[in-house]
Amino acid sequence: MQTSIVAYPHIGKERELKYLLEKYWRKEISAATLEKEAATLRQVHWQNQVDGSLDYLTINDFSLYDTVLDTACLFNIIPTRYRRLGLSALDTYFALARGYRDEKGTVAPLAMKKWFNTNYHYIVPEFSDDCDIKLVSQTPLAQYRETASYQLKKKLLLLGPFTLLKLSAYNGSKGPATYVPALIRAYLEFFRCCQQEKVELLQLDEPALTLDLQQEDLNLLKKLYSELLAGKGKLQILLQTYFGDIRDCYDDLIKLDFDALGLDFVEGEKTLQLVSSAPFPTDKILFAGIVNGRNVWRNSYTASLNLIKNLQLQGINLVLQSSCSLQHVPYSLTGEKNLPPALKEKLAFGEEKIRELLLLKELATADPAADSTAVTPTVNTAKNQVKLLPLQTKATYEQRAKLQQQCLNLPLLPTTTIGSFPQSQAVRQNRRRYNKQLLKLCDYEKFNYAEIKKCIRFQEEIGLDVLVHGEFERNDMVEFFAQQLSGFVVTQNAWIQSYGSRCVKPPIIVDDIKYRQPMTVKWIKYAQSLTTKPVKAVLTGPTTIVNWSFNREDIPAQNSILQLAAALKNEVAALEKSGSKIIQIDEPALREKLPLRKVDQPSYLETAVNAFQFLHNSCRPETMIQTHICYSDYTDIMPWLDKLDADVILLEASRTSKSCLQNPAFLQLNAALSLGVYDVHSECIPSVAELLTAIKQRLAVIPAAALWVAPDCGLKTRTYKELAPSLKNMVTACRRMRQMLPLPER
Ligand code: MET
Ligand SMILES: [Zn+2]
Repeated sequence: MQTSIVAYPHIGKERELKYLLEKYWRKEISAATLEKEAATLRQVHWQNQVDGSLDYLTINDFSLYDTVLDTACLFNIIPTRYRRLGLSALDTYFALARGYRDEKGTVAPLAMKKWFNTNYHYIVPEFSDDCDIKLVSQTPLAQYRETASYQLKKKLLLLGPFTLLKLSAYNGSKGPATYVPALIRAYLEFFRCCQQEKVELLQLDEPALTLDLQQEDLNLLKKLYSELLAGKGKLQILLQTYFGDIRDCYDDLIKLDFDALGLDFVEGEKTLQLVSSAPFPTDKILFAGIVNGRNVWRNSYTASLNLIKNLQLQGINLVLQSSCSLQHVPYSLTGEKNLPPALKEKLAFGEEKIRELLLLKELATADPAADSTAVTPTVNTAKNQVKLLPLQTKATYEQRAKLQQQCLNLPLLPTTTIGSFPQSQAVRQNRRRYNKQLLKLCDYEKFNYAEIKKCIRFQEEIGLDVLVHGEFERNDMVEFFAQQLSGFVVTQNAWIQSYGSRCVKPPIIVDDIKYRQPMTVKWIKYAQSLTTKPVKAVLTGPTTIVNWSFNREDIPAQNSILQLAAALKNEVAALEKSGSKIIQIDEPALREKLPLRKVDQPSYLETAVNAFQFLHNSCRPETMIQTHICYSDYTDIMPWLDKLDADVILLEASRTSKSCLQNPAFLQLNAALSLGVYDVHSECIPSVAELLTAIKQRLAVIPAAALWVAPDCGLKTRTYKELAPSLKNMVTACRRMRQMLPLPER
């Protein structure tokens, strides 16, 4: 029996890669330095795998931005507009990922999407008519060579063709099928190079096989792999799946000529059943994912050992593995100095998970009489209090809209923002100094109050209709709330990559969630005291807080969502009591953890909607409830967005949901709506003309009485210098539009 991981995280234990990339992008280091330092980081990661006594070393899991993009570049899937810039291969790569505006031209980045139901974002490759698919790089093999001195078994990782085709965009006149022959040729060429390089095992990652597959998908899968496997020669191939079971294709796959198959026993509800009902071929190796790669709790050894025994009894040749790449968990518990020891004992981050694999191997191969209880971790013993959420009936949207208009008296096409304002160095330093106890509470707050005042004056000058306080007290929209509710712990260093150089630090849910005291009220109350315009209170919603935290394993995440809704109800009540007339409950992560299989989706969505409605229903009908969702493909959950029954839904519309404008479902939404009029992640300042066009486009699908005008998302990554002209232009465009519209009957 051996051990392996699907992939090792590449951002670095101290986020080394993040800092390197950002230095390169700021032109502070050369390409050569970047490449050299990246190679050093790879060596560190390999050495950690050696030190962890894994039997396999994984190669080419490293990426300077994203491995899906790496695969697209490997096979020359690069749209002409990027080639035309005439940049180096490295800079073309970054132009695809981040866009480019410099002396050689201007080009927007490729789309970015959530990687299955994780909070990692991949770059969406774009196939176009003139795309000439062929193997054009030797990077994976060069990395293979970098491991020459390591003595353990080696596997080289590459994204498989099925998942590549499923996750890409097709912008020309041709669909995926057209590209299959060329793609097969390119992969076969890669196989040939692998053989030349004496690659021991090629791991083809095919997570898309855990999705619901239709007959045409199965046909595509069979076509790809019957041809690829026929041409593999002596190359050994591991087909690796994760994020669920492969119930739709398991029977087909075990008949194919793979040398090994990687299956997920953690999230794959039916994996064990599949393996037992159609016996796993004894001439293949099973890479069994039994250590959870997506959560931070220690493995339950008793259950794992039973599973291992079960598989061994079937005569299966086993490699024990993580259930997916370790990039979804933090590096190591050694970075956590403040966690209570009793909790630390129950946790396992990346390095600890590698040790767990070794331990499981030792226990599974040890004398069966040996006592294994000594290492059985205590399971989480938190209670599981779920408050059932009673749904009171509330006034209808139309009735509420009337009441709200009477109290708010807003103009047609009201303008607003999504909540956060620039998090300048000074704002971040203020928080940091306070956290390090270098600053007294009163001084910390004084700074924030001053910042709020500046922000309110700024918004008044610009002429926005609904103002916000700016969120200066929040380091992060989830951690801020987690720190103040009970049931969470926040970590010091548990970073995971979100996209490119960006990382997030999810809190850990360790117990039942309870409300302690008001979290946002004093800031919002102060902001409102400075202006006669309405200031909306902005909160993070229950589903988003849970989805952007590490969840308990002893209760379903849905129970935590309901607990949070019950807790946040107190905050909403406190806000109403202190005079808030508009409350925005952000749910940007609502779509993220949508189960991958259709059968599992309604139950998840019902909980998310139920939790939101519960908060909503606890408010008076005069209180306007807004919500904000962004950077996810919400067009297919539109009926559920409607069920939120929010008064105003503010959606991002520039990066992931351009198609929104063509979606007739909007006309049926029983809520006022904003489809972000400009991209907040771009440095470009939108002109009045551009913004006017954007507003007109929206008016073509949304009635004027129901349209709000706002940017795509929060403004925390921008500077006031950029914001002033952007928001001013937005208000100007909106005012011009108002003049062109017939007066509403009100
Ligand atoms: C990722 S959604 C962000 C919403 C939050 N209110 C902000 O403005 O930053
Ligand atoms: Zn957002």
